[in-house]
Amino acid sequence: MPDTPFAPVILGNVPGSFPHGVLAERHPAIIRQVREAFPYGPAQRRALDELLESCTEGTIEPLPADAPDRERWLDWGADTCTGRSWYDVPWLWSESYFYRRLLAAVGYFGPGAWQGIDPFRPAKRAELDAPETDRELAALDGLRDLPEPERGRALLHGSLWGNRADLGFRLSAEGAEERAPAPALVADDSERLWSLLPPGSDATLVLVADNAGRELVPDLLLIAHLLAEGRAARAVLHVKPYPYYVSDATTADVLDALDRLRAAPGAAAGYGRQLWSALADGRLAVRAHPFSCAPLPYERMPGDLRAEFAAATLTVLKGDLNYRRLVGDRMWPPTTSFAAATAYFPGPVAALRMLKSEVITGLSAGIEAELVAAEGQRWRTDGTHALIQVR
Ligand SMILES: O=P(O)(O)OC[C@@]1(O)O[C@H](CO)[C@@H](O)[C@@H]1O
Repeated sequence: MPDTPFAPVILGNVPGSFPHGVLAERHPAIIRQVREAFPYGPAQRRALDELLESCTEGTIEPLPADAPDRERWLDWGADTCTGRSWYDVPWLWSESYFYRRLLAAVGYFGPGAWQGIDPFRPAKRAELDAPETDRELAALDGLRDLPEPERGRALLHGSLWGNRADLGFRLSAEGAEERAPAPALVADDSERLWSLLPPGSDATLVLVADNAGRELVPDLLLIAHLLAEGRAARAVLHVKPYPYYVSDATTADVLDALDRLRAAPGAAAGYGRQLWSALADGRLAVRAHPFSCAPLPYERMPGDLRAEFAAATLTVLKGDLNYRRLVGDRMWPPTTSFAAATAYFPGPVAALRMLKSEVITGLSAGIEAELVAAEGQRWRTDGTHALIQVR
């Protein structure tokens, strides 16, 4: 068998499938949530109603002629998708375009008074301010006296399992977190990850973030740890240029997370101070590249991003959506080689992800059999399993 067998691109047009459910149920629920988030005026509400009708029963319409990113979306395939049902084009494309249109409906791209107002901010803030976040930050005090490798491992796992903090997913997967996973970690290349970032190295770490709040906070803690322990000399944090997939992190969310850390008692505040000075002296940089919201796999990344990933000692991609984009949003046989599926990536790459969609590569036949025996195919999407894969 070749390393990368043929695998079909995932569409949302199979009733009863996970992607179909996202388009038919999750997207309408997100529109309802956004309607409640702010006292939007009649024009915005009308635009939201029109989007609801379009994305459930209509076809994909082009961006207006004066949209500043119209050319970019044409490059990303808008002309081939226009006029087709949202269900019949690649699922990744439909989902991405949905968020672009949702933001336009509420006036996010302006001009006007609502320009730049994140419709998901109330939900993100509520999560960041929740007592669970206090408990997670307080747990940092218990790590203080551990030897560095153990502290590092704990923070890596905090960042990995922090990927639970996906507010869009929670709209359609209530109770997923409570189910007992077997085995919880379906692939674990963490030793290879640590070997790429030895103490005293001159490494450049790129971390491509996923969700804000209770995922971004542990991502920042991991970065602070790697910088403080000399496992990385510099780090670049990639966030989204605009709100996306409900809870994806933007620069504003980084600042909120930083404030939360700095205002916390105990060890958390120390991490906050370290991150603040790393940002101030340039050891930590934040980037919001347009391609971070592209409806395409990373294989199609533009040259400047490719050069940045090529220059990094390690690029860590967080979360389910980044995983889909990394290996390609296809129905791979689960034992497809992760190394082969990511061979195009220009440097060492790690995926830290909870399983929340059907895309998966790099499983051993034994683990796949164990998962299927215990759960049928539910393990792929129910958000109870995680993986650390490195190439
Ligand atoms: O990237 P994340 O936050 O881990 O997950 C994103 C997600 O919730 O959204 C998609 C469905 O809308 C799925 O890929 C996945 O379940």
